[in-house]
Amino acid sequence: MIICIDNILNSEELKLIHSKLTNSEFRDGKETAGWYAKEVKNNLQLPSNELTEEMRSIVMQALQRNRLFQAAVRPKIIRPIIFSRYEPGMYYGYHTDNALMGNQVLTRSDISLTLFLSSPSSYVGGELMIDTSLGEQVFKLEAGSMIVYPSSTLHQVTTVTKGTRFAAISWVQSIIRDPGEREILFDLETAREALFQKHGITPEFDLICKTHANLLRKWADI
Ligand SMILES: O=C(O)CCC(=O)C(=O)O
Ligand SMILES: [Fe+2]
Repeated sequence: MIICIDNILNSEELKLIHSKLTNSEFRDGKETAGWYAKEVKNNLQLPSNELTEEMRSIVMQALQRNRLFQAAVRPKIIRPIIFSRYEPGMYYGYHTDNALMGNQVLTRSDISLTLFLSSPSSYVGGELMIDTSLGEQVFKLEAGSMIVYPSSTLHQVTTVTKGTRFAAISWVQSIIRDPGEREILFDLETAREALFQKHGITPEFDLICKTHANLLRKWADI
């Protein structure tokens, strides 16, 4: 399931992050790439420091409050957010994300996310291209919007040829490991909310709530 979620950040948060990003010193992104991803990774990233932590906490709060993200992803662990920058000539060629991340505590990457931080009209290229069963799909979202997609896919960031592309990226271990089960729960959640909006609490609504809760109980990996 690939989902684009608009307005993860509001305009004040976006402005604040932007001003911090433009005052930050970036480093070579190869430092955090797996041994073979290094071969195709050509971008810049922020090291961990106080300023990065402030931006991380703004993004984490935004993820916590977003109901669509919570319902679609069901996060158990969210890896520390990475802020990246692509200048003209930079790209991240086709790769797959590491399945297991972290040192002491291992996180399984089920879902990858990219929160776009630059207006799409401010740079040329820099699309996120995902190899799906329907072919290559290309995404370049508004600043403040985010895409979540399976970490199991091959994907790339195409070369930026003009302007600067800022983004925040991370990986999530979901409470629901199986993508098919996650989608069933997401559909049920969507359906019960729509049913509630239309008719309020009814016996049918109660049955969907019961099924939703029982499937969650059955499949949750906590
Ligand atoms: O910046 C993006 O949209 C994705 C970056 C990416 O694929 C990665 O860092 O693994
Ligand atoms: Fe990636």
